[in-house]
Amino acid sequence: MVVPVDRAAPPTSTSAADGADAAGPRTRAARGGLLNYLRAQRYRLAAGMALGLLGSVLALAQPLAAKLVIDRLSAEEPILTAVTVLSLLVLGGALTSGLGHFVLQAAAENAVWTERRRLISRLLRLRVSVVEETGPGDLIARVTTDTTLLRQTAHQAVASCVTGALSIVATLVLMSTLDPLLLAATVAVAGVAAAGSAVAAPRIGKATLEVHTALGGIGAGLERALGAFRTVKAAVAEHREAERLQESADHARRMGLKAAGWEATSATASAVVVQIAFLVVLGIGGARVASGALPVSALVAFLLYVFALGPRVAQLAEGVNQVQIAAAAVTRIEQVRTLETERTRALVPAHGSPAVGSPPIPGVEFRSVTFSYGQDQPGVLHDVSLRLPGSSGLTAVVGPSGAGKSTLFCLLEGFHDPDSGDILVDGTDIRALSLSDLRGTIGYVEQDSAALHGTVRENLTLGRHDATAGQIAEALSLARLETVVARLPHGVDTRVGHRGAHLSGGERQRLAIARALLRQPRILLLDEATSHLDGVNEAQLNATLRDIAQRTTVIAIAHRLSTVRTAQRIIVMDSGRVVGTGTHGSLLRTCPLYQDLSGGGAFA
Ligand SMILES: Nc1ncnc2c1ncn2[C@@H]1O[C@H](COP(=O)(O)OP(=O)(O)OP(=O)(O)O)[C@@H](O)[C@H]1O
Repeated sequence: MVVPVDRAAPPTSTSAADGADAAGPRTRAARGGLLNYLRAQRYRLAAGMALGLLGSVLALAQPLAAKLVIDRLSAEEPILTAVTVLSLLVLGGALTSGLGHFVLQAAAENAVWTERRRLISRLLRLRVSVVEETGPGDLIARVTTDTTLLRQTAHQAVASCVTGALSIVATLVLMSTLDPLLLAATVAVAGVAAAGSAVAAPRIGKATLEVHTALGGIGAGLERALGAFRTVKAAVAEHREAERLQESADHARRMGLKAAGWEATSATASAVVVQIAFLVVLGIGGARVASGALPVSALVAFLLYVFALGPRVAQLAEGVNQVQIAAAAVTRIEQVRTLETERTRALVPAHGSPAVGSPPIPGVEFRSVTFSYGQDQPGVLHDVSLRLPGSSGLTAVVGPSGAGKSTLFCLLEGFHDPDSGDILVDGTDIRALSLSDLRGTIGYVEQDSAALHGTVRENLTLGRHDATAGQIAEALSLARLETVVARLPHGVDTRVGHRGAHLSGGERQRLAIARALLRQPRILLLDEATSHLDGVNEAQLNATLRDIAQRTTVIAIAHRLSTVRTAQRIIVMDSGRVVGTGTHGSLLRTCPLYQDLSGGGAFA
């Protein structure tokens, strides 16, 4: 399921009747966000707009130069100078407008570049639970599609609004010098266009936001289907998945058509208004010329201004529409800012932590830890206390499915915070450590750990970019992977496919173990890390892990009796509680659940 990022105010379906709501606080906030987004590029934007305005001024002077040419022709005077001025105005206007356009594009490109970098870095700092709940596909769409929309619209929106409005004012001023009566008639007609635009603009913004919310849904749906591609195919569920996605595509289309409809209405209204203004001016102006109140050249110049006004009115209307579209993109981008990121610093001072006071012991300790995955979720760990000394052999954690074993590791990694209780690593409360320091001491091999798209080497050095060839070879050897890699066509530089699809399940597990070992962690967490291995490889790897456990805290969640029975220490968990601790032999005598697990065939 794709959870909308903005859960406080999820986008809802729209209707023409509720379009006016779009101008509410949310849109106003988005417009504020749009201005913030553009603020860093204000100098480039100002330069681009100044050039655009200069281009408009030069274009506006053209009818006056045309009037001069006509007046000179009527008076049978030489027209060379007037024609030269007119030509220079045409050329200069085109060049400055073109340059202004480029500078605005550059401003937009820079603004979106900064925004994308910021978003990328924020997304990778999000809390694990947030990404798991939101769905990566929708988040990806915000960095790609929404920033592209912003790039395409923002600069144009601001430039069109500012240059459109200023050139309309300048045109009206110039018109007023020719004939105030004709100007009054033109302004009255133009007022109708402004009213039409005010009705259309918020509806365009709302429909655009819906389009992009639907596109985000498509991204999330595709990520879901392609991320489990084999499962989808094996279940013959391509059609169902496609239908789910097509529903989002249908919604995007409906909303896109709605936005296009309002845009077309707004543009058509502007064009019709200009035509009407032209006819009104022609009628009134013609009468005034006939009565001798207005020279013909002034009427021609005025009509040229009416024509010049048309594109400027259209530019302003387009600018207002683009502001709505850009604001929709900003809304979706801004929602990412509301998502919770991981802490970057320690939560408590090293000496202020409630857990400090006891002598530091190497290893891991849980003190009365209670945890649930959310306020409305059932408790997963209940008052769990454990002490796992380091360098004293392997610790195995066993228990039925759902007992909370993997959750212990998630808390140790700092993916989630306990509701109460303390977790200590080498005697230090983990809240007194930054997450990068905490995770720097831990090697974590997830259950079903996936390989990343890329080469074997890239996978191995994910957390250890400076690893030497010797260290890589050693990690491969410890993980019993060297012969596998030797057989690959390009050795460690062989690509492993999406999520390591070119490797077997056991090879992927060994790759994950080698990656963890390469970092030489103080603590090694293995979540059913050898479950896919054959007996021979597993026995060899277990021997290696037992050896590593003499100098490192190794905690393994295991379902295999072969792993469990040789562990120095076994923790038995049931329904979020520790129900037994000891060795295989002692637990067989004292722990009924362990007896069941080992006797009932729960251990493979
Ligand atoms: N991200 C999550 N959000 C909500 N509940 C979760 C989440 N992860 C796990 N749970 C729930 O927490 C409980 C403990 O899960 P956990 O993965 O820790 O069990 P486990 O003992 O490792 O099980 P298994 O042996 O099947 O891997 C389960 O009931 C599970 O449904």
